[in-house]
Amino acid sequence: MIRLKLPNSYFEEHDDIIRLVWRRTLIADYEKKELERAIKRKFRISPEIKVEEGYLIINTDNEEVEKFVAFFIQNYLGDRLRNRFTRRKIVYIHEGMNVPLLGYNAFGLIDRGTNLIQVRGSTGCNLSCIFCSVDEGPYSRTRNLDFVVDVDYLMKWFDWVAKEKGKGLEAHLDAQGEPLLYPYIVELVQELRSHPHVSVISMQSNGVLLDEKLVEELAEAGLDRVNLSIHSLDPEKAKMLMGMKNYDLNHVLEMAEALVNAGIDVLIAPVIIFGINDNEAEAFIEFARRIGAGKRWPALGFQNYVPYKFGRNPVIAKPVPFKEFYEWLRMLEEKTGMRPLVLKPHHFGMHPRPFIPLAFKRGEVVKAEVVLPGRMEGEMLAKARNRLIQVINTQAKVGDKIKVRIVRTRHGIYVGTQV
Ligand SMILES: C[S@@+](CC[C@H](N)C(=O)[O-])C[C@H]1O[C@@H](n2cnc3c(N)ncnc32)[C@H](O)[C@@H]1O
Ligand code: SF4
Repeated sequence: MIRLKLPNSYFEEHDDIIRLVWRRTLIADYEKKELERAIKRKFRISPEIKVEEGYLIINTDNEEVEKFVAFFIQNYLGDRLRNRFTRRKIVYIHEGMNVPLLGYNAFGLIDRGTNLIQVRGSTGCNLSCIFCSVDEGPYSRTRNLDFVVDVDYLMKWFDWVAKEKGKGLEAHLDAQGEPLLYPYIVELVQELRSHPHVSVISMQSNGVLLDEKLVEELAEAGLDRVNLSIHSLDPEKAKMLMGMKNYDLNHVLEMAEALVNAGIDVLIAPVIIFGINDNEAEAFIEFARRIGAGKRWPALGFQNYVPYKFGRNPVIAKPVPFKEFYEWLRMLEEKTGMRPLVLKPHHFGMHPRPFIPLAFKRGEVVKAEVVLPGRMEGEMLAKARNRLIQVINTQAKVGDKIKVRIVRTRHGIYVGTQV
C-alpha cells in the first residue's frame, strides 16, 4: 500500500497553487484519473486509488508502482503546476532535488547577521502594489516563474541554520511576494514553534488571504506577530495603491482585529508615499490604537517608499530622504503620543549575531552547476559549496557546469556572472 500525505484542508481550497506534488499530494478528480490511466498503461493493473484523511492511498505492494507514481507526479503533473494568482509556472523544491536553501533571496533562508532569520517558502503575490519593491503579483512584468519549497525540506535547512545561530531566534516569514500563498504556512508555523531555538515567529503579510479560520489556525500553531501591510484607510485609494480593483480594505481591517483577538500581535506597516498617503498617518495610528495593535511590539511600522531597480516605481511616487522621513516620524510621535514610531532593532528584541560564514569572496571565480531557472530573464540558479548563486545575464541551461565570478555576497546572498 502506498500512502502519500496530502496537505491539510485549508490548502484544499488553494488547490491551484499546488495541485499535485510528490509526498504532499492534492489530487483533483481528473488528475486521479490520469494517474490511474498511467498506472494501467504501464503495469496493466488497476489498483484502487483513494484520498483519505489527508493521504493519497494506492492499494498495491508493488514498489515499482511507488517509484513510478513519484516520477509521474513530479515530471508529468508537477510540470503543470501553476500559481493560481500569478498564473506563472511553479517549480516545487524538495529534498530529492538537493537544492541549497541558502544564497538566493527568492526562497529559502536569509541570515542578515542578527538573531532574525527570514524564512521564504514561496514566491508570488495576490496583489500588484504600484510601488512593489519586487514587482510582484499578477501584473508583474519581470518575474516569470514561481517557487514553492517543501516544508520538511525548508525545516531541515532551518534546523541547520538554527544550530549555527544559537537560541533565541526570531523566524520571520516573508517572501518576494505574499507568505500566505505558501500552501504549508500553518504547518511551517507549527514546526517552527516546536523548534527549541525559536523564540518568536512573525510574518509580513498583506492580509487579504486571511479568514477567521486561518487566523485561528495560525494562532493555534503559535504565530506571534503579523506585520500587516495596509497603505490607505480609504477603500478607493487602497485599491489604487494595491493595484487591484477587487482589493477589499474592509476585509483586511476586520482581519487585523481578528488577529489581535486571537492573540496574534499586529504591527500596522504602511508604506508612506509623500503626497499620496502621508496625510493618513494619524488615522493609521488611531486604527492601530482602536484594535489594540502593538501589545508586545510596536503598533506601527511606517515604511519609507524606496525605488528599487527591479521593482515598480510609479511616477507619482517621489522618494524622500530618510533623514526627512525620521523627522516626520518624530513629529508624529510628539503630536500623537504614539511611541515608538522611529523603530530600532531592540524594539523587536533583535541583536547582532555572527553570520553563517560566507561561502564565497567577492571577485572569486567558482565552478558551479546550473540547477534551476531563475525568476527573471537571463537569470539562472547555480549551486556550489552547498549554496545557491543567482547567475545573471547568462544563456546557460540547467545541467551546465559553468564558471561564475561572484559579484555580490551581501548578507550571504550570492550574485554572479558567467565567465
Ligand atoms: C515585498 S513585501 C512582501 C510581503 C507582503 N506581500 C506584504 O506586502 O506585506 C514586504 C514589505 O515591503 C513593503 N514594500 C514594498 N515595496 C516597497 C517599496 N518600494 N518601498 C518600501 N517598502 C516597500 C511592503 O509594503 C511590505 O510591507
Ligand atoms: S508589496 Fe507585498 S502585497 Fe504588494 S505586490 Fe509586493 S509582494 Fe505583493
